[in-house]
Amino acid sequence: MLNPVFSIAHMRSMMPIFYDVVDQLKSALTHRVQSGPQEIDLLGWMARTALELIGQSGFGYSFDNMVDDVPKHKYSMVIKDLVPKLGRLGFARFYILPLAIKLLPTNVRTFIMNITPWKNLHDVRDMANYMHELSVEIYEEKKRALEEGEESVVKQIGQGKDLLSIMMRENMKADTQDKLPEEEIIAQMSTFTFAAMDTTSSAMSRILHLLALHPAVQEKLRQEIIEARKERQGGNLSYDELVALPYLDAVCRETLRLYAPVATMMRKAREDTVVPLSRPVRGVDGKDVTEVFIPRGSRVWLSLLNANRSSELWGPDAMEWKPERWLSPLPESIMDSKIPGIYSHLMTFSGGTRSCIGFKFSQLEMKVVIAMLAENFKFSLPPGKEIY
Ligand code: HEM
Repeated sequence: MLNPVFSIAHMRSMMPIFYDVVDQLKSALTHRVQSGPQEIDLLGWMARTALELIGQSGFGYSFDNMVDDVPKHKYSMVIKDLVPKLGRLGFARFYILPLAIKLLPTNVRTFIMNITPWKNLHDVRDMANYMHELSVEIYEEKKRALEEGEESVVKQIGQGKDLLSIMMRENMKADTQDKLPEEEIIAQMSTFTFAAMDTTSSAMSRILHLLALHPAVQEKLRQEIIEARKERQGGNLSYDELVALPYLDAVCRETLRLYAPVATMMRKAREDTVVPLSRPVRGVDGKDVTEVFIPRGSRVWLSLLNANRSSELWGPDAMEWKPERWLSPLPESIMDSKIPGIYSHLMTFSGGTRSCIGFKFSQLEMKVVIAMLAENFKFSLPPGKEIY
């Protein structure tokens, strides 16, 4: 039921929301550089933009006025701190918490969590509770508008074109056996925000960093966008015009290849499995190993980053950031490879049934934001500071 939400038709219909948010970003940055070049924390602005974009186009909700120096909404702070706080739970988040969720009823789990004297655990609990409460509030507000009729829905932010409105309308029409329970839709809202925000904002920040390091690429990109806008007499590019810009596409693709925002992923083997190796490795006994036995229940860490950076597949320049590589045919080694990723022979958005369902959304977001920034601003690194 979620997949149609990310169809190209939906992406096209979301363009006005995307452009509204990006205009707000443009005003905020223009205001800050009106008296000359300034050192600006673009990582922070990219995080705010990504949250606002998923807020408005995902739920018809605004988290940030994109004016203040620091975002005021509690959600902005909570979502920023969630990953570091989860990190502090260490291995408990992979082993103890999933086990507790599987084995214990909610009330017992909550009781044990509340009496456990562990501040990090309590912080994560409070954050998760807050995110859930806000999702319920947004959901109830949308439900009320939908019950009142379309007139009420179009008066909301997003004018009823946001993903939540689309999902809720579809859910109302669906047969009983196909309907998603309310609590599942509400739970999906936090998943979406979490999955959409840090990933896309770190990809956009990385692009800006790379453009600052490679001024010639920055200028070439700027010219492509200026030309395209001229042909449009200065008007906003449509979805199809924007995604057809080859250099913008190459810059985004190459960044998502070399700097995949999700570097590793974990999977649990559901049955005993033998995984063949692409080439033999020498074991400690000196013998060649050609396959690895993975017993049922083992947790396996997969490196998406290394798959994207393999010099055997991408050639000897695999570790270099070269947008141009996407403007000519890719090496046969990668074309013939069986990389199972859903996007461009890359593992960036994973593969298979649990791959990223927001990858088209994120590409569009990156293109709308980077096109506006490259057209209107010049980026360089602050003098005397090294940024990695
Ligand atoms: C550059 C940006 C993004 C990257 C690199 C990325 C990457 C990924 C990866 C690797 C997964 C698989 C994770 C796993 O199975 O452990 C995933 C899942 C997911 N992504 Fe993305 N993502 C991005 C943007 C987005 C956006 C913008 C949305 C929503 C609008 C989104 C929604 C999701 C959801 C809902 C899942 C879970 C799918 C499932 O488990 O069935 N992602 N993403």
